[in-house]
Amino acid sequence: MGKRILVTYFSATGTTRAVAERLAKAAGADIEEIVPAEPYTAADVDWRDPNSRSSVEHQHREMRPELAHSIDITPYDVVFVGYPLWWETAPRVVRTFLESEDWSGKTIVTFATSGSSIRGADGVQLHDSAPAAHWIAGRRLAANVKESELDKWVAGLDL
Ligand SMILES: Cc1cc2nc3c(=O)[nH]c(=O)nc-3n(C[C@H](O)[C@H](O)[C@H](O)COP(=O)(O)O)c2cc1C
Repeated sequence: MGKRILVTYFSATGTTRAVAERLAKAAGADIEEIVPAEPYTAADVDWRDPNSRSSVEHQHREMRPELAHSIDITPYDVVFVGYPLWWETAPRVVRTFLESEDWSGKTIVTFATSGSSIRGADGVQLHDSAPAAHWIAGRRLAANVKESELDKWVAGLDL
């Protein structure tokens, strides 16, 4: 029997959302958005402003922005977790999600979009937020990645 796959993603400005939608099609997966209780405004994601919300969250590793709703991962074997790279790591709200769930018996594969960075896309930095999961190293995906390339990637993961 095939694995039951869920694609989850956080996206502040839509790039990761568009990639996640293509990935879900390629993987034959369901899709769920990681939605922060308080949405990120343009001012919140101003990385040039050291006092912006994203900058402050980055400076404080322990911050865990609340979720608008939980995501039920129990029916799934494999969960893709997608996010934009913020300073070469995942936004803190992704950790809120990871730390809210029971990952025993589940496989996590990350994917990330970015301006150009690759570091942080493999998900290694996040392992401590879901130590019970079986982690497969993820990758950066270009904003315009084609479904055929995603097909190949998913097939190569040997899930
Ligand atoms: C706060 C912040 C920090 C970022 N840091 C990086 C970075 O370190 N490297 C990079 O290549 N892009 C960086 N970016 C660009 C985003 O990763 C990129 O625009 C991403 O595709 C946005 O995804 P989204 O539209 O799903 O939110 C940053 C963007 C923001 C808002």
